Amino acid sequence: MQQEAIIRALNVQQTISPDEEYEKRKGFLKSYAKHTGANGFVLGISGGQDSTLLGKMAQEAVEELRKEENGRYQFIALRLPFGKQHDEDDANEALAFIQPDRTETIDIQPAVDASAKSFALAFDRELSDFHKGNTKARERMKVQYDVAAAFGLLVIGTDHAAEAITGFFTKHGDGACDIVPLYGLNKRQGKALLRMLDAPSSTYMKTPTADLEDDRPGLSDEEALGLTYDEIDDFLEGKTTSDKVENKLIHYYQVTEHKRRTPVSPQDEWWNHK
Ligand SMILES: Nc1ncnc2c1ncn2[C@@H]1O[C@H](COP(=O)(O)OP(=O)(O)OC[C@H]2O[C@@H]([n+]3cccc(C(=O)O)c3)[C@H](O)[C@@H]2O)[C@@H](O)[C@H]1O
Ligand SMILES: Nc1ncnc2c1ncn2[C@@H]1O[C@H](COP(=O)(O)OP(=O)(O)OP(=O)(O)O)[C@@H](O)[C@H]1O
Ligand SMILES: [Mg+2]
Repeated sequence: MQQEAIIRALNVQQTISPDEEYEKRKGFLKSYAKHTGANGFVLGISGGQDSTLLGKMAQEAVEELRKEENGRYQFIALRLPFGKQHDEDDANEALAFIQPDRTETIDIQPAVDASAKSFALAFDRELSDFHKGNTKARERMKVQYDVAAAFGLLVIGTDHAAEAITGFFTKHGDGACDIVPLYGLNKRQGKALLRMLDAPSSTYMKTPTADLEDDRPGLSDEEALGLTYDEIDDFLEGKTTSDKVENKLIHYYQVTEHKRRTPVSPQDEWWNHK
């Protein structure tokens, strides 16, 4: 029962046609840009699966808009390493596949270090490595909003069902954006879209990582969550999983509800019915 309710709430389809799904979502990007009058999109490209897929979709969307409408649309890809990124080659491979109109790099380390230093000075203790990881995600969000404001763009975000279900994103960090074109897809459906696009296999075979902690570089999402994406995807497709997996996912879903909602107001009741 709870599984069905979660699948419905996250809008997951049991099966998809990769071709149609991709075109539908790209069409949404185009319609929304036209509706808002925005000049296009900005997105951080990490070298991981999700930003490779969304970056490609955004680039194709603006190319089509330029042909159909006028020349003002553009996609700006941002490389946002924290100092030197250990898997920079993957990011370069993603960019070679996407071929963005424009790519710029901003090192987020000075800003993140300055924030951590100010915190330590004020509270006489260090920000934990885990919390500094969330500061990295929020710094990336800030940079994308600076670029969006300067060029009249929309910030696109990579959140999808396999992350939304566990709340595996930083609140107001990578979770903050204007539109979420991949919403409702699970991880293997995202993979299927990249395969359909003939993306280099390394872009979708790469181990998913948030890569936010200094002490555990490249920590895999699956290790951090104690769940595999296959388990998460099976659950989201309505398949039977072990009791342990099901209970864990339902627990994650419930305790992260606040991350999928707008800030809680006195008028909100959803939190009081659990
Ligand atoms: N019940 C509640 N109602 C309203 N607000 C509540 C709350 N409980 C906590 N909060 C607030 O939420 C904050 C905690 O949320 P948050 O700051 O997000 O922090 P949190 O959920 O603890 O950590 C974020 C997780 O997402 C992972 N992540 C982040 C970014 C990218 C990726 C990736 O896959 O690429 C993964 C990261 O590795 C970590 O495991 C609290 O500090 C508090 O301010
Ligand atoms: N080093 C980085 N440079 C630029 N953008 C980044 C970087 N790290 C994270 N991001 C942004 O944060 C988003 C969330 O990261 P997340 O790890 O969920 O996605 P991903 O790296 O694209 O794919 P995967 O989940 O398979 O690793 C990315 O899609 C990207 O837009
Ligand atoms: Mg990643």
